[in-house]
Amino acid sequence: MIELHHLSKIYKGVKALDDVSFTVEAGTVTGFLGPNGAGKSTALRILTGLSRPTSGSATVLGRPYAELDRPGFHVGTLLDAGAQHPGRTGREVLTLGAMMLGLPGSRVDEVLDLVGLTGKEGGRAVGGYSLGMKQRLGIGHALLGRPRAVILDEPANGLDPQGAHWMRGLLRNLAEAGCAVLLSSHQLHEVEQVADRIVLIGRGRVLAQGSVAELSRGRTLEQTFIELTSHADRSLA
Ligand SMILES: Nc1ncnc2c1ncn2[C@@H]1O[C@H](COP(=O)(O)OP(=O)(O)OP(=O)(O)O)[C@@H](O)[C@H]1O
Repeated sequence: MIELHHLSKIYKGVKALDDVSFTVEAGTVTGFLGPNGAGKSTALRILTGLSRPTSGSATVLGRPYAELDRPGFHVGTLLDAGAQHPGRTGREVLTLGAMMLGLPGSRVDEVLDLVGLTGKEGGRAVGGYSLGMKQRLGIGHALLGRPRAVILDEPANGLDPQGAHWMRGLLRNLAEAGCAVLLSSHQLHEVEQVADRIVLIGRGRVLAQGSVAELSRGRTLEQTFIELTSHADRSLA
């Protein structure tokens, strides 16, 4: 389970998060949506121990990230698919990750297979990868330790239609295996198809949360998104 409890973050006068609370239950995919600057990355950075909250708490499987024993076995994260060393091959990136976790080399082959990077692609330098291939590698890296919680920032960005279809299947499989999946994205159509629940934030506040059906009420998620976020902008202007 992933839990944000009255989470606030203030950067030198900028209130990036304002009393944000929501839960991602085991066995579900939660889509985390909001306009540019809404506070999504700030929340994910706090959840993954890269930033400290001003107040409130963010926990994964009941603990702040920094207090997890060998976090790679509990939570898989993909915050920036472009962050890998360009001179390493995909296989080397995963091998290093596996070594850090004390996993055998066979897990690298399993993960390359899982994310659809064939032997030839796994042997190429990451600097020559397309964005979609970097996303696949980043997801593979996140899943090396078979974590029970997964936090992904825009994982479908750069994926072609076949890749996006594959991604939806992967996320559903993770949820069905009991994983808590938090998925931040601007791709509303993708989220609509894969998420069980949606959390919509704007200007650092939760504007709405619930199942896709509860939020949409017969409209598209995009219509709901635009209505709720523009309403919040008007009332805060
Ligand atoms: N390190 C920082 N210092 C100061 N302000 C920051 C910092 N990081 C983020 N902010 C501000 O916090 C607010 C939320 O930013 P954040 O990056 O979390 O939004 P986001 O929802 O992830 O946006 P996007 O969809 O564009 O990635 C913005 O006003 C941003 O300018």
